[in-house]
Amino acid sequence: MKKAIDLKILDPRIGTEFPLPAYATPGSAGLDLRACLDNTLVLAPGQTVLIPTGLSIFIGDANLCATILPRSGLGHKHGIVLGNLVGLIDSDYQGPLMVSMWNRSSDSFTIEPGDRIAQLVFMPVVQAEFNIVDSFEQTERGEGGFGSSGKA
Ligand SMILES: O=c1ccn([C@H]2C[C@H](O)[C@@H](COP(=O)(O)OP(=O)(O)OP(=O)(O)O)O2)c(=O)[nH]1
Ligand SMILES: [Mg+2]
Repeated sequence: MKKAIDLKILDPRIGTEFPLPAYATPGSAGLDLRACLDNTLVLAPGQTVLIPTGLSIFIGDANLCATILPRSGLGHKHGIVLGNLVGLIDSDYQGPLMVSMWNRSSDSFTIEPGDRIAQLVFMPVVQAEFNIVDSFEQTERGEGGFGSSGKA
């Protein structure tokens, strides 16, 4: 599904020096976000830093959100993940998109201005309207969880 989303360029390097977020292939789910830094940043082991992406979006549709997810290569090979594990962008948020970068490895990691640090994925949202009840319709699982079905 395609959907037009308003995007504000906050840092003039976006769209000039650094490409605008774009889907790398026709089947891509994520748009890479870039570090809009003024200088090289060295993330020490264990350190967490909030990095601007140089843009803001306004989704404007309560049935939609965006998530900020780690890039698998950075996470798996270098231990560079998100300080909040997953970023959730509300449909009414209009501020700058920020990425919390966490170096969970035991080595320093260098981020250069313009580096692709995370990815933005749009997703559908269902807002619940709670129906207060005393009991639920019975299911096979019932209240079983947390390994109730065994291991193998
Ligand atoms: O990685 C992130 C996560 C969130 N946000 C922005 C968009 C989101 O809509 C807003 C609030 O995020 P969230 O609700 O997760 O944070 P909170 O700690 O509950 O803050 P608030 O009290 O503002 O809701 O911050 C980002 O820019 N990057
Ligand atoms: Mg919140």
